[in-house]
Amino acid sequence: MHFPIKKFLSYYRPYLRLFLSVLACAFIASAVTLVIPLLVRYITKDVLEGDLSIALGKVCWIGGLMLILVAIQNIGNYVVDYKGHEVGGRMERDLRSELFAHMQKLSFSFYDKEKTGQLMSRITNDLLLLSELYHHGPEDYLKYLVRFIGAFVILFMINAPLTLAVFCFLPIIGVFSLVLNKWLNRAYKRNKERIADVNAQVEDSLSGIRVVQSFANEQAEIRKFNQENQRFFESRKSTYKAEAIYYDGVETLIQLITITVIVFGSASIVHHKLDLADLITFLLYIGYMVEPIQKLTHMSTQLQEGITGFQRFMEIMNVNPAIESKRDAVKLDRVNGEISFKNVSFRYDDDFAPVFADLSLRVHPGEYVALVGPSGAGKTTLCSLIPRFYDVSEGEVLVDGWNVRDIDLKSLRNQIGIVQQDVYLFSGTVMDNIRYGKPGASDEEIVAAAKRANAHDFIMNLPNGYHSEIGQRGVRLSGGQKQRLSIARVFLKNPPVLILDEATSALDNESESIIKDSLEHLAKGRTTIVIAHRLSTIRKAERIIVLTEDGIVEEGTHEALLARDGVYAHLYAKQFELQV
Ligand SMILES: Nc1ncnc2c1ncn2[C@@H]1O[C@H](COP(=O)(O)OP(=O)(O)OP(=O)(O)O)[C@@H](O)[C@H]1O
Repeated sequence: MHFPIKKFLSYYRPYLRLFLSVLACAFIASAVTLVIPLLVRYITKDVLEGDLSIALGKVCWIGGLMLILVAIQNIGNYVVDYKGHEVGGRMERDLRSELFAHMQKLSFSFYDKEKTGQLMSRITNDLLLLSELYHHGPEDYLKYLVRFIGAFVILFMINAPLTLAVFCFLPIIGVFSLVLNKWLNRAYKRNKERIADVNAQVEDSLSGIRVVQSFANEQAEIRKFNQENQRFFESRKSTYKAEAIYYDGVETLIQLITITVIVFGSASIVHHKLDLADLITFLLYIGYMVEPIQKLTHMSTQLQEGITGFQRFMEIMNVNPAIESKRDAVKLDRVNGEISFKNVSFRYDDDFAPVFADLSLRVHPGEYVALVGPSGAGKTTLCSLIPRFYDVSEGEVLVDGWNVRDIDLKSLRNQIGIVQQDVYLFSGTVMDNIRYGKPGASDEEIVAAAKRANAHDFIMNLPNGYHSEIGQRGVRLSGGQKQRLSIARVFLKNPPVLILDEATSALDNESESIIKDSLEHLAKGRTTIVIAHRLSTIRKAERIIVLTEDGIVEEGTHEALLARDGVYAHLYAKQFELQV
């Protein structure tokens, strides 16, 4: 994949000054490091071999100078280690926020295709490596380049032939590192895949823990987990092998260079071409030349991981939300609640067959309409076109005469309240969850909404009343209680249009009657579309619309449809038989 370098660099912009200061510190610290062996050389060569009566004084001066240099070097390194990481961390935070904000805007059609676990890993793991790339990359390259060039020039000036002899070893270290890095790269990638498998296994097993325990399948789950865990360990084991060969191999090569310098250097001393001080200086500088080669090749692995992370980040950032407000979209205050479908056709994807074609329907403001039909006929789909969770393939959906495509998305969705069978509650308190319907609502408004939803009494019986934690996804509440909280949420939102999607079908008779009562209360004065399977619950609807795979086939009141003896009467008779 092409690497979007301009976009990549743009994240430095807010922190450019801090980043350049860190780079300057990295440069100064590396340059200072180069000076210290030169001072050692000066002591051994000029001071100790000169007039010894003044040597002690000079050594003290040089010792003092060394202390200052070491202080500068370490302060510089401290800034690089601390502030450098901070710059990387800030950029990582920015990217993470941007990605999360972008994901919030992506449409239902995107989430229909993606796996949540994988998206989570893009937002967490993938970006962790990016912060390293952002600050380690430039700082380390600068640091090692300064050291390498500095050491090479100094050594060359001291003794060119010996420097070139050392230089001959460098390509060997380079090639060795490159080959081993490829191996390591593959090993690291495999580790990631294996740990992702372990994660997937943990997620699957723990989110389904209630099913696992109800089938008493704990041992089978442990076995599956141990298999993945063992595969991860095997992969780690081969990484340890590659790392040991790599680090010890490079160490061996460095020792070979040191031995070469000692042997050739000593021979040069015998032939009066080098003195002892130069040999010591050489030995001190060897690491400066070799370390950059070793580090830079090894770093390339880390950088590669960061680059892959950025590419994966951009893959999501490049997905445009399928549904967005137009630039000149109208903002509606409060609609009357007239809803029209005009010759609407819809398919989820080009690969799928249309759910319905050329469908027209008009719901009057304040009308109570029930949508019935066989499973899979498209009742939920039809309702999801009103808040524009999906766009129609052909035709138009109108709210108060406005095409939903022309309405500002937030103002459109503010007009519509949805109560679903599968209630989603967030972890937090009862209060937080009801307030979700109207952020900023006062506590009194929340209590009033809960009362209207028949939820107040059960809430007051919870250990901390409205401040009780409900657990992840509301696990500490019963189905009926969750449903009532979701109704309270919609009471608080107070929208003019209501969609009730099989809101009572999973409840027992008592909960059902409480919730039916709350819903009837909620529906008053609002345009309401109820999707219902249990036909007994919608007998009182002003109009019943029967949707089958052939589109809308019948509509009318319960009595009129029974008298017609068509699809509705057939469905009704079937349910009645089942109940008897
Ligand atoms: N996100 C989706 N992506 C692709 N196809 C979908 C999606 N959601 C639903 N469908 C398909 O669209 C058709 C209509 O589904 P829909 O859920 O609207 O039916 P329904 O009448 O509400 O059914 P039920 O009464 O069983 O809930 C079905 O064939 C279903 O498989």
